[in-house]
Amino acid sequence: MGSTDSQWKLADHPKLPKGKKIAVVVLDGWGEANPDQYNCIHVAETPTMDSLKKGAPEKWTLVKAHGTAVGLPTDDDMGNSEVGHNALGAGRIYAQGAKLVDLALASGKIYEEEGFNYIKESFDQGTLHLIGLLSDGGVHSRLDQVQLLLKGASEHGAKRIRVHILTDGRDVLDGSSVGFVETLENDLAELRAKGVDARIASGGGRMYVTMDRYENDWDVVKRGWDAQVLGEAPHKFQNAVEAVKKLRELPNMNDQYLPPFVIVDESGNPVGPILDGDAVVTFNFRADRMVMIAKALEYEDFDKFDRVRVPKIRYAGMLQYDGELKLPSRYLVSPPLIERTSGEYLVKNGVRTFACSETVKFGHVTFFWNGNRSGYFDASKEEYVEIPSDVGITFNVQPKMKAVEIAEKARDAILSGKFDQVRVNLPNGDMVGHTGDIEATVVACKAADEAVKIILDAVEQVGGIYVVTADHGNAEDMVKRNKSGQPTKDKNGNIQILTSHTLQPVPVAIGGPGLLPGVKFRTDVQTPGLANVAATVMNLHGFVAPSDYEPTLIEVVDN
Ligand SMILES: O=C(O)[C@H](O)COP(=O)(O)O
Ligand SMILES: [Mn+2]
Ligand SMILES: [Mn+2]
Repeated sequence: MGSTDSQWKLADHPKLPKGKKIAVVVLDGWGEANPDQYNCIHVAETPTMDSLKKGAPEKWTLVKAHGTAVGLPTDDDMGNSEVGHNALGAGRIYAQGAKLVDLALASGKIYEEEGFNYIKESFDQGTLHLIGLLSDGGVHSRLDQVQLLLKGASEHGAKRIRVHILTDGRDVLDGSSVGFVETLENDLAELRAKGVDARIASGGGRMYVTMDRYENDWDVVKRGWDAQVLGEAPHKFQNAVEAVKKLRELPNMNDQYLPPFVIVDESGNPVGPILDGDAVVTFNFRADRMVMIAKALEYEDFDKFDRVRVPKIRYAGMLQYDGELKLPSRYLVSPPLIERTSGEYLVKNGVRTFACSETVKFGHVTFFWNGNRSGYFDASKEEYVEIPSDVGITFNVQPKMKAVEIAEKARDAILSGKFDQVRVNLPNGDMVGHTGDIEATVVACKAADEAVKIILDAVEQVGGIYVVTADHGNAEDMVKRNKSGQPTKDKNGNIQILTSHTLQPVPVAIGGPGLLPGVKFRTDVQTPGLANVAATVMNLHGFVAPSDYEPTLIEVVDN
């Protein structure tokens, strides 16, 4: 380390040695909940995770993974991958996008900032287009924020507004899209009564239209582009509520996968294609599923699909989605400034790091882990491997996903001796849990457990240490419940399947032959959460975490 790097130097841990090989395993969507038939982790055969839980009690604990513990506005907010991995990697709790947007809207500051003033220049002559996820899930966006933005934009001069909706059913119940569209239509009607020409212009399901991530499938973004920008889609309706209701009647259809549609006038012309001189705001605050559309909207050189027509627009994101790429260059609210992450510290203190997942979660163990930063801190000490995800399927069809492949890459990295930290995300519980398919989710949990075993076996071979945790709950509870914990039923008497994440805590397990016998979880950490994991991992690498990090979960008791 050169002298310029002295600010990065971590103090030696007084008791824990350096040089141990450490596997950090994040089970995506793996919470702890009461065992019943809707707890897929409980139903699945998970001998490896069971053995960690039933092993030494001082080496298995639960931490908070939702709400204020991960920087979300309230403790009613379920956890999610972005905030979960941010907390795991950064070791501190940052006010996250959801909260920052709330504050900017409540204070009115959003309308004074550069981003809004930029798009405002289009209000006189052009249309304001709002594109994003329409639900109150609070993971990528929130309906009440969109409502405030619509009101605020019209009060600040927008005379013509078009909303391009993406239906959810993933962070919220399937079928709830109809109600959200009705609510939006009421708001737009109120705006029209005040003389603002405001309408829904297009739509589609979030998993099929626009919201792909990590460049898994550009066709998803293209379908959105065609509808939103070109005004072209296979389905045309004069009314968005009718569109969503009718498209939901297609075989095996749900909110997540609605095909793209455009709203047309009496003559069949689209009511809101994006044209030269218009302003566009993508109103999701979360980054991963907005980066691709942001590139399509912003980049002059773009070869991912044929955009056909590239309108000259003023574009802003709700937030900046990638700080490294400065994408988009204009945004309404500044994202949390997450710096001095554990990943950066460890690399700068010589910890050679390997990270791996499959495409759909690759950015989670790299970009989110590193404080929403892409790329390496030091390419000579790091290797990030992405295993291509299956494309064009829902993951209940392939619930094992690439778990074995990820685990084998991790195993090889551990056995190679080239790395000190080997970090993976195993997506199964989460990605399959989001499909709402309980049987498939059980298979998914078993697959993830088998992958953990492969990794722990490698740790055993090299005398290393493991830290197994999760980013938030999902697979451990697949039904909506009433206040007393009983599954709720819809009006037809069917159990309401929960496709979303949960508010449940997640496990943290430590162990392996390299762990000093005296290491155990402390019992004095007040409401431990995911952010406490970073200091823990730093300790296990033989370092003391910086003083502003959330406290470590472990102590070393002399025997
Ligand atoms: O984007 C998604 O798939 C869901 O909205 C949230 O899931 P994640 O936070 O686990 O990615
Ligand atoms: Mn996740
Ligand atoms: Mn998820």
